[in-house]
Amino acid sequence: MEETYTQAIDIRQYKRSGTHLNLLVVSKKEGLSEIPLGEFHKDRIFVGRDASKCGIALDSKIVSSVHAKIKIENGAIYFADLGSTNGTYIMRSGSYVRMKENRYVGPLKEGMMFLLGGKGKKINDPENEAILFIVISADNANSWKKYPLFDEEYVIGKDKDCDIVFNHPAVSHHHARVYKRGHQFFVEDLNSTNGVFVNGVAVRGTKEIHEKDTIQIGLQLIVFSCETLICKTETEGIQLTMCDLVKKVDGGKKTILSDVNCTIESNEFVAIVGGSGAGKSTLLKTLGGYDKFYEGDVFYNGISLKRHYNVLKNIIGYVPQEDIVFENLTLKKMLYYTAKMKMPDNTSMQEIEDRIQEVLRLIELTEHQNTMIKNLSGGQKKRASIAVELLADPGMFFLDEPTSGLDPGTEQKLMRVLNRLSKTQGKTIVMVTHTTQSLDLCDKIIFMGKKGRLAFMGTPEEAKMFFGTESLIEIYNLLEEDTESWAGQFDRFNPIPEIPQMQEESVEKPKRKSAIKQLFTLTKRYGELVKNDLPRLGLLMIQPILIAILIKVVASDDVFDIYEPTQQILFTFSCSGIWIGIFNTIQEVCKERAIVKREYMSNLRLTTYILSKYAIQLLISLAQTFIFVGLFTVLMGNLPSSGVKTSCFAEVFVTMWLTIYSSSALGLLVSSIMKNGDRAMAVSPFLLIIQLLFSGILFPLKGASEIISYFTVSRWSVEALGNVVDLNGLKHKYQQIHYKPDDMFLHNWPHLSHTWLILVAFIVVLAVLSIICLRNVSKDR
Ligand SMILES: Nc1ncnc2c1ncn2[C@@H]1O[C@H](COP(=O)(O)OP(=O)(O)OP(=O)(O)O)[C@@H](O)[C@H]1O
Repeated sequence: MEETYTQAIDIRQYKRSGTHLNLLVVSKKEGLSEIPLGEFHKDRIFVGRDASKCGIALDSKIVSSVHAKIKIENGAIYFADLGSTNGTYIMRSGSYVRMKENRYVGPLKEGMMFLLGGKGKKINDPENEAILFIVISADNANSWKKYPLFDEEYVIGKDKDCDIVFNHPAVSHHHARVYKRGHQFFVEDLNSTNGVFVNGVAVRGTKEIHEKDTIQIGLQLIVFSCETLICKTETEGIQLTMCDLVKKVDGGKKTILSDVNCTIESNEFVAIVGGSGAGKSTLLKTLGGYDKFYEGDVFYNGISLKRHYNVLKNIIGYVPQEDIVFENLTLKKMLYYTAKMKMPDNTSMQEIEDRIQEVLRLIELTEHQNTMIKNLSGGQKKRASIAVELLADPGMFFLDEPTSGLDPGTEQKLMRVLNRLSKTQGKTIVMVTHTTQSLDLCDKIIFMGKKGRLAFMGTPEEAKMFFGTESLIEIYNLLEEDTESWAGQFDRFNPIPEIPQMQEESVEKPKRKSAIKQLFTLTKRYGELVKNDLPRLGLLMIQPILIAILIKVVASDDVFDIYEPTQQILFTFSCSGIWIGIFNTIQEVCKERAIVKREYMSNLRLTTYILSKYAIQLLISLAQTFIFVGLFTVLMGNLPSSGVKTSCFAEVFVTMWLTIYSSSALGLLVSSIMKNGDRAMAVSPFLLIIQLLFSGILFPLKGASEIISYFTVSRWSVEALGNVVDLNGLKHKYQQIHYKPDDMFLHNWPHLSHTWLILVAFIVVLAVLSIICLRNVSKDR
C-alpha cells in the first residue's frame, strides 16, 4: 500500500477488459449519485473527505480525510480501507463486517456494498452519516431501480399488479409490503412462502426498517436508504459464506472438515478440488444442506442455512453423484413431473411447457427431449439431472462430480454450460471435480487438503502464484505433502474473517404444496414408470399365470372335497400370493433412493410418495389376483359354489388380493429400509421362510409360535381361505381318525371379516412404518 496519490494512470488495460463498473453512492444528505469509475482514467482512486487529495470526495465528518482506495489492475477493480478512524464495512451475508486496514478486497463485482464510516453511528445526523457504496454495472445501469418511499407504499411480489415485480419461483405472488407511517418505515411479510429477511433476520409479521438496512426477498437484496428502496430488478445470484465449518465422525474421533471459512460471491462458478478423501463431497453436502450434522454455519445472502433450511431449500439446486432421473421416462416427461412437483400449484401448463423448453435449451438437450432417459449417453444423463434441478430456477447450484466418467470433450462442454449458467442465469455454482483440464473455466478454485482443511481459495491464476507452480496437478502433490503449512499461509492471506453477526432463532414453517396434488403427480409418474417398463410389467403378470397353471398340475381331483389336499392347495395359494406381493415391491423404493433423497430434501412428502406406490400397487395386485384366481378357477372347472356370505370365488378373490397387497406392503417396508436392491433381494427368502413357518399349516401354532404367527400375513391369509372353503366341514382322508374342528377355520362371517380386517390393518401399519423408516433417507451418505 505504498502508492502515492500521483500514481501513474493506465486505464487502457481496464478499458480493454470490458469491466465497466459504477459506484452508486448512497448518502442521506446528498441523495443518490452514480460515479462512473471508467471515466477517472486512473488506476488509483482515493476516497475521503479531503477533496484536494481524493478523486471521490464525500461530505461527512465520519469519513476520514483519505479513507479508502480503489485500485484498478489487470482489468479488475479492488477496494481497500486505508486505516480510517471509523472504518469501512463490507456487506457480508446481510450484515456489515468491518474490513481489515490496508487489505484489498476484490475483484469488485456488481452488487458488492461498502459502508464508509460504520453502521449504527449517528445515522440520523447528516453531518456524521456513514456513506454507502453499491457497485453497479455501467453497462446495465437501468437494472438498478430506486423507489422513493415518501408517501408511497410498495407491494413486492411476482404478480404483475405488484409495484415491484421480482419474477422468480422463490418469490410469492404478493410477497411483502414496505410502507411509511409518520416518520417510521416498515416492511410487512404478506404471508409469503419463503419469508422476508431484514439484515439476515426473518421478519415475523411487520418490522421497522432503518437507514441502510437490507431487505431480502427471494434472491433479491433491497437496500433501504434516503427513504428509498434501492434494488436490482434482475435476479442476482447468492453470496455464500462458510463460517467455522467443522465435521467430526466416528464419535468425534475423526475430523473430516476443519474450520472452513470463506466466501463465494454471487454468480461465481467455483470448483472444489483436492485429493481423494480430502472432504470435498462432505463440504459440498454441508453447503447444500444435504448433511445437517456439523458445527458452524453457512449463510446464503446472510440467511442461516441451519435455521432457515426449509426456506432456503427452495433456492438450492443439488445434483448428487448419482443420476437423479428415472431411466424409464422420456426426458420431457421427467421434467414435466418434476415441474409439477416443484413449481407453484397455480402454474399453468403453458408456463410449465415454456420452462421445460427453456431448461432444455440451456443444457442443450432440446433435440433429445422425447428420448427415453435410459437411451441417453452418460454425459446427457448428467445434463438431464442438471435440468431437473434447474427447473425451479435455483440461485445456488451444487454439483457433486458432474464430470466423472465423461470424455474430455464432453467434460469441457459441460463445464462451459455451467460457466454460462453462472454468468447469464444469475446462479452461483459450486461443484466438486477431479478434472484439472477445464478448471480455467471456473472463477475460483477451492483446494481442500488433508482432514478437510481449506488450503486455498482463489482464481486459477492466483492458485498457481500462491503455490508457486504452473501446474494445477502439482498442487495436489504439494497439499499431500504438507496441507497444514499451506492452509496456515492461506489463513494469513485470507482478507476478511467473514463472520456474520449472530441472528435470532427462528423456526418458520414454510407453506408446502398441496399434498393431494403431489399425490396425484407422483401416482401418475409411478404409473407411467411401470407402464414404460414393459418387460418387468410382463414378468409381474406372467407370474400368476404360471403359478396358477403349476398349482393346477399338482392339484388332485378331490381338492375342495377332502380336507388334506384342500389345505395344501390353500397353503400354496397363500405362499404364492405372498411371494407375488413381495416380488412386486421389494426393489421399488431402494432402486430410486438417490432420487427420493434429493426430492425429500427439496419438497417431497414421504407420505404422498409411499401412498403413490400403494395406489399403483393396488391396481397391479388386483390385476394379478384376477389372473391368478380366475385362471385357477377356469382350469379347475369351478370353485365350491358358496362361500361364507357370497360366492366362494368372490371371497377367495378378496382374500388373495389382501394377501398379495399386504405382502406388497411388506416388500415396500423392506425396500424403504434397505439402501440398495441387492440387499433387499437378499432379505426376501428370509421373509418368505417366516411366512412358511408360522402359517399354522406346516407346524402347529402354540405358545411363542402362535404369538409370532399373529404378525405374519400367511397365518391370516390361510385362516381366511380355510374359512371361505369351510375346511372344517370337509371330509378327512382317513375317516377312522376323529378330528377336532380347527378354531382357525371356523366358517362364519364374523370370523372371515375379522381376518380380512387384520390384513387391512397390516397394510395400514406397514405403510406407516415405511414412511417412518424412509425418513432415514436424509442421512444417506
Ligand atoms: N459418515 C462418515 N463416517 C466416517 N467417515 C466418513 C464419513 N463421511 C465421510 N467420511 C470420510 O471422510 C473423508 C472425506 O470424505 P469425502 O467423501 O468428503 O471425500 P472426497 O474428498 O469427496 O473424496 P473422493 O474424491 O474420493 O470422493 C473420507 O476419508 C471418508 O472416508
